[in-house]
Amino acid sequence: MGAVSFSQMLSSGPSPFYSVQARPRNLEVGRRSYLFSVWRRRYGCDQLLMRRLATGVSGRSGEHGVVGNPQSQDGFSDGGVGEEGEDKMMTMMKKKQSGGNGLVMDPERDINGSVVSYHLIPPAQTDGNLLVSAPEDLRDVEPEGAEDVGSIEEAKVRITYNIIFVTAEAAPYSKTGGLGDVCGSLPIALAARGHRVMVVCPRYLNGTSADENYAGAVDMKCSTNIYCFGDVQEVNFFHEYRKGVDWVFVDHPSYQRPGNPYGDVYGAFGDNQFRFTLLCHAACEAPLVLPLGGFTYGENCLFLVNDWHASLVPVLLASKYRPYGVYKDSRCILIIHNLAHQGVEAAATYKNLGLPAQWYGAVGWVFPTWARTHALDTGEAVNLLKGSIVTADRILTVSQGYSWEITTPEGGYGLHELLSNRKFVLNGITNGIDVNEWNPSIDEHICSHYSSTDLSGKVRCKIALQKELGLPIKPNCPLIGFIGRLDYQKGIDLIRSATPELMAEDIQFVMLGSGDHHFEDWMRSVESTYKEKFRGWVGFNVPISHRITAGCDILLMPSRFEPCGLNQLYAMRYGTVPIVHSTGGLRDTVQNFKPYAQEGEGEGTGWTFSPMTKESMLSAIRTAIRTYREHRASWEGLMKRGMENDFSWERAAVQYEQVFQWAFLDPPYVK
Ligand SMILES: Nc1ncnc2c1ncn2[C@@H]1O[C@H](COP(=O)(O)OP(=O)(O)O[C@H]2O[C@H](CO)[C@@H](O)[C@H](O)[C@H]2O)[C@@H](O)[C@H]1O
Repeated sequence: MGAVSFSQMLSSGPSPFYSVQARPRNLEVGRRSYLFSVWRRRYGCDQLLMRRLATGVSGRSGEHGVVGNPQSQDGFSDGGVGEEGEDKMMTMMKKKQSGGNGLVMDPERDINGSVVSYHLIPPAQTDGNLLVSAPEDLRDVEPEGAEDVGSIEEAKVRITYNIIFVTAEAAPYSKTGGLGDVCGSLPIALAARGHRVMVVCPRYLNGTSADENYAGAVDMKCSTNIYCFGDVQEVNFFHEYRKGVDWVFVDHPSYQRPGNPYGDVYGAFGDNQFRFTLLCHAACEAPLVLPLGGFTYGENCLFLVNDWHASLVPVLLASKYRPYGVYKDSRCILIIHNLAHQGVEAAATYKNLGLPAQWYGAVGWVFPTWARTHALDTGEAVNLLKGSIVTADRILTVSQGYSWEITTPEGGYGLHELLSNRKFVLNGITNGIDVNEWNPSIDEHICSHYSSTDLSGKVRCKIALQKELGLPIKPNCPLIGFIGRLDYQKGIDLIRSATPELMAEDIQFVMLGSGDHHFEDWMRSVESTYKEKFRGWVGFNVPISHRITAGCDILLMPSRFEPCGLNQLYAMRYGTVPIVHSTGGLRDTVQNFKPYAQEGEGEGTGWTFSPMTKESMLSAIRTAIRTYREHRASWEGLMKRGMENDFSWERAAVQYEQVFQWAFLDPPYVK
């Protein structure tokens, strides 16, 4: 099935105006057919009907639903339903629902008069958090498909959203760092809380076993034409429904090549602007054209766009869709995981982005004089992240500390003034972690399991790691680890400058990372110099990252800046004490050790050092080593406090919901 894309309509249709009327009719039929099937199959069976209502299924996607898992995998194949059928259905539903508690169904019609949704009108009062109590007769209904519905009495009706994540990577399908982790976990946490969630990312095929990650995704046979870079590009969509989330993969030849999502051994791909422009266009079409589980997400949705790769989305919404009446009630939140990467290219590439000419100002960017390369360089460029900062409804970063840092000249990478101007809609929410994947009591990658109440398995993990790395087996020697991209952000240069002093200590040190070739070569050379003490593992290897996290005593993170940081969270969960530079999310999540607090019991979960100098880092490491050797009880306290922290996505998801509500309280920022 070749769906009609919005771009296609604009380019082929005689009218420059786009309205709901112009939407592909087959989608409306799909919705109606779906609604009618629900009624026909389930009406008369109170439990099932109520369950359907409680799961928030409505014909018009994008409306606020009620808590539960709204995704249906039922394959409804009936034909369409006429107006008469709809009205009958509504009357009967009203009859069923309206007694006593005042719950009624309110139909919403599109401009053709077709019923596109039924609103529940709850009788209850809303409180400040926009939560309403479930009507009595919904309370004993278990939401269909919900993984954890809690006790019957606790069931709540909560406002839910149709959420579209747009991202360059999402684990386990694709991951080069923390962005993949977050976009692989947060959608699942939000879906578990009743939201309808779609993640749109590229379908990367690089000819390795990683291609198997997409084995469960089926071709939706729903190609869409995208107009950009002076041509028409056909993209396809693949889909997998997993853990309550619609994982949608954009398929295009430019995502099929050796290497990682951004580059290969020769460096970053030269056409990344093209590849992620395609992603953004495709992501804007996906909610309109993909009948997932029988019906589309629709246009009243909430886009969560991650980093520069997805930053064109709010600009497209404002410039290409809203002027024609589409996505008028949608909202878009930009999530900044790393401000250092902004998607900057020459100004001449603007014409390739598929934006109207008069919107240049949204993404146009001028480098300050000092950053220009020669006297004739005007400094003009297009900056996709900047485009998102000035058009998104709200902006989020992945920790509170970082949300402040990016408004300063030191942390703003040239965008601090723009970000300061929007600080009223700028918030920080600390990332969570996947507490099932990262759980030392069940982790499939480690040889011995342990927990905060029984730490005995940790030393076995340490011995196993020493064996695996070919280091001398020394259970009492402090083993320090580093995991991460080898680049300037992560402070590798600080480790490099401190290596001679570090190697003079009675310690072992293991580094896992890939990135800058100079640092990779440096790791290899240190390993050959300090064979008894140092191991450098060049590459990207998830199982070994688990074993290092479990087997080490200390994790070192001297990041120059760190929007949140996940490895220190994983480390704490594994009883591995973090030593971090006091910046961004590292400062927010690691509490500096105070040995005499709590009447001598001690307080804190690690060490935070500042300023970012070799001396200050070495001093923190030496203090940690002394504590490890000479104060075992204090060390155990540090481990246990870290392990008992709540880093779950559940906690973060609740905070995200608050920001979603704020986004919908305000009108769209760019109408
Ligand atoms: N060689 C290797 N082998 C195996 N696994 C490896 C690896 N190198 C890195 N990883 C893994 O990649 C992830 C890195 O996450 P981080 O949050 O620490 O940094 P990153 O800078 O990529 O993320 C950005 O986005 C995240 C998410 O918001 C922010 O936390 C962070 O501050 C920001 O810089 C971790 O899961 C880590 O284990």
